[in-house]
Amino acid sequence: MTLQQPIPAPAPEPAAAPQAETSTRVTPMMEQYLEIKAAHPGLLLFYRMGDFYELFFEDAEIASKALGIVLTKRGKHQGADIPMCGVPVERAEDYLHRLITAGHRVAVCEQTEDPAAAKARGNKSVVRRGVVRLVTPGTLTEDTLLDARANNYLLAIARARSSAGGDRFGLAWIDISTAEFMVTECSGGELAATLARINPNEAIVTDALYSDNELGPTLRELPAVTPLTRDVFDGATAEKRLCDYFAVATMDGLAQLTRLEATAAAAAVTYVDRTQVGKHPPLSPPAREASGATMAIDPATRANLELTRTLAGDRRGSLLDAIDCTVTSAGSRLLAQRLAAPLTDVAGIARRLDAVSAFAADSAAREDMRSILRGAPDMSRALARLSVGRGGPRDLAGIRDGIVAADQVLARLSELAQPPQEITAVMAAMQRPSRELAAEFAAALAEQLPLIKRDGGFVREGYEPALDEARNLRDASRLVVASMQARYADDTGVKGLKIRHNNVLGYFVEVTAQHGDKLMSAPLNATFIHRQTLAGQVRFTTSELGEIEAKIANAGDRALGLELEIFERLCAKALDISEDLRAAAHGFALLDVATSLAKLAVDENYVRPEVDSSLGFAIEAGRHPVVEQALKRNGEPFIANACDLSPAPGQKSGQLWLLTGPNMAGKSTFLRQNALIALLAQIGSFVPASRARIGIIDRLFSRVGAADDLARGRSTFMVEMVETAAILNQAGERSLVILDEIGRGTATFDGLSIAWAAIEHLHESNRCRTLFATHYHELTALSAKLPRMFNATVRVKEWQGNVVFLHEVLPGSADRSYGIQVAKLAGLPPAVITRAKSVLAKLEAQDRGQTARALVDDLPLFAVPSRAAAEVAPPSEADLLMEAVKALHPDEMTPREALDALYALKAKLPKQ
Ligand SMILES: Nc1ncnc2c1ncn2[C@@H]1O[C@H](COP(=O)(O)OP(=O)(O)OP(=O)(O)O)[C@@H](O)[C@H]1O
Repeated sequence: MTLQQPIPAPAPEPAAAPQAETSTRVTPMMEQYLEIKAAHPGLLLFYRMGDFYELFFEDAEIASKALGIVLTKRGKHQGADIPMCGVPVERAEDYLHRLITAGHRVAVCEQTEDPAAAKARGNKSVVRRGVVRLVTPGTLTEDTLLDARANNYLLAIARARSSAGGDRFGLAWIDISTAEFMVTECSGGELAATLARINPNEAIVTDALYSDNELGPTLRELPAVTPLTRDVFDGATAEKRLCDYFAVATMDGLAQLTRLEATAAAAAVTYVDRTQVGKHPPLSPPAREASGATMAIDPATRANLELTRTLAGDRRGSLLDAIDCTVTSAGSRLLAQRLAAPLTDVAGIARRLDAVSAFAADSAAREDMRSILRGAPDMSRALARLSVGRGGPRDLAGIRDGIVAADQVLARLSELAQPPQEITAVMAAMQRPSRELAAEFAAALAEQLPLIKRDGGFVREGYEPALDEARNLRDASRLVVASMQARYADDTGVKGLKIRHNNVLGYFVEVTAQHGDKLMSAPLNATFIHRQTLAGQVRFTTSELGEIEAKIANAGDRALGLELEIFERLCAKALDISEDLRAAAHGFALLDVATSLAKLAVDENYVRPEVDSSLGFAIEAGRHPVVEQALKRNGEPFIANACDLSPAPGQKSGQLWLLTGPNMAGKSTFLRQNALIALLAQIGSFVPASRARIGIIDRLFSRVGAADDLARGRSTFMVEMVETAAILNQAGERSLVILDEIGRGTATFDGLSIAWAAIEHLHESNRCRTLFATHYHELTALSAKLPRMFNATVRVKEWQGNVVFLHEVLPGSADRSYGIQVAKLAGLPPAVITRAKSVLAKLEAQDRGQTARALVDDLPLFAVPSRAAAEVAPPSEADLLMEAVKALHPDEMTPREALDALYALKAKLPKQ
């Protein structure tokens, strides 16, 4: 990382560090340090001292522990030792990365004047310093600090309290490394799912929200949450702050935002401004994401279905890993974004599928496109680095190569006979960036480019005559030095005489110790001035060497200055057309996703799903995308299975399938594969099936697998019940629900009863498409009474006392679980198996199934209360008033809001 350096290479300050201090007096430097530190609470301060960033006091203790570096002492403050540690500037990037990953935020403080200038102000003056940047997890731009395959979002969360109950939230999220800027609004109930979808690396909230009891647990799920003062979230100044950021008089032309969205958006840009200290990274205008435009998937479901990470936390083994064949980082990021937010809009899904179809059908176009994309650089991140002054010559080359790739893409796409809409849009985007710019960059940049601009050497010879002249002068002078060495060797008769260079002495003449005296005595001492005697060598300078050195330095400085000017010029040109470049970059990502999904479809034999607005759900020969690939690697086949949850003829709502079957038969796999197929269809991907017809699913719920949430003080069973409660309370007719063995975490009869009641509720009240796997075979009896419930089972064969898994899902119900056979396979001692068999025989004699059948007949089934009926007696006026007063938060209200609330309360009083 090239941290912003107002002075190219600050020299170490002469009056070093907070010096030994015997009294309680504070040194000027410590005074400066403490002042800067106090202005940045909650951040570790990287305080620049020459070639190091130094940390003091508690910062030093935290950093030394987090980085595993030595903690030392430097001087005293108020009589006590000052703990100190330091990291070399050269390696700061690495250390920053580790601190950010460990959840810290860092303020980078640089010397903002030359130490010589400080000295000129007086011997005791301290070099001026200032914080040039705050490094926080959500505001990174450096390649090395970022994961190339994932977006890095900063999210601002604004809350509006409502006395009518039900808070609303405004969300704004920004990836400054790609300039994306999105906003949306959601209810309290939708917040967790929305946060899980956005998956921010850092969230900012008000202090009040940060310490809110209700929201605390949800916020703590996020990797980093930064509390900020209320003014950052001030709704009254939001519009003005946004206008200032985008340099417009009104936001109307850029985006139509609700007040709450604008509040969050303004908080986000204010924070970006603060962290970049004066730099103004360009952002796209905030794009509004309509609520309901994407499938809602709560965090538990995302985790359980292992969409982007497995339950163990690895990318490998997740759905994303199984379907990601992209060849660029931007493509990989877009695919992850799509997977996080499947669409609910039939036309939008069809447009994406059309693009995938085009490349699935044309393998030559697909492969050509992928090979062009492979060479295309990550333009949006290069652009972002250039915009905040952290770009290097290779970022300019990235822009140049991007435009060249855009031409190649265009040429190849125009060969397509009938490009679908998404591809014609990409072609239009590819035409936007200026070709002259690419030509100019090509002429300006050298073949081999250094990583950073600081030392020059990146401008091509012949591009700027003045630069060539300065470089020639510098190089010619270097030749003169070489010829001088030969001449001095002759003049002195010392054959081994060398002219060398180092940073302390500059150019010097060096001879071995045995010749030292000769050069120090007359007549040679008139020319050679002694500078240094080392163990084996003696070093001299000459006035001639001093002159030539000054010439070299001058020419070198001039060449470097010219190069840096050229860099700034080219950088400004790129930023002038940043919108066009970003559009083309997005085009690359779109193409990468479309071609990679096409490749996946062809390689893995996926089909195009039929997605419509019905409540249908019919999958023929469906497979699990991840398990199938895993089995394939071992040369084993995956057994495909059908699933049909579509409303039966004469029915309006979808079906509930109750799946029974032995352990290890494949029930969980079947449940998950159907959810994943629906999800893939709605991101616009082909699916692992021979045919799939899916009516849009607006919410996906799952309760599969069991895990303790000890951090939140919840047992396995409690987690299971919390997740089940969320489903029963929220699932609607358009939802897809998959439930795996609910009730198994408690005593048999409690579990069976809960599962029983949950099925009735899902069938009668939620009326959603549901897959329900269970070992309670008694539940199959319910199908006699529930018209939209269907029993299915996974087939096994018993052979010589052992069980053989066939993994085939068929209509019907399992008669037993074969648990003991599976336990035998797992290696339980034979004595235990024999004993278990005899206990089972006894228990079976009591026949729980009989009881269940009786229950179905005896219990009035439709005791399932409808939602309306379940509500208790209407609350009294006094209750309503009390509730309304409870919901008020005077500290978070403007005077105007407080007055409105007072009127609203008065209006609730009974009329006399
Ligand atoms: N359709 C299939 N084709 C081939 N192998 C399968 C199939 N379904 C499942 N399997 C294999 O069987 C294993 C067990 O599957 P799964 O975990 O779905 O069983 P289960 O019925 O849910 O078991 P339990 O009731 O013990 O939780 C899987 O890991 C997978 O390797």
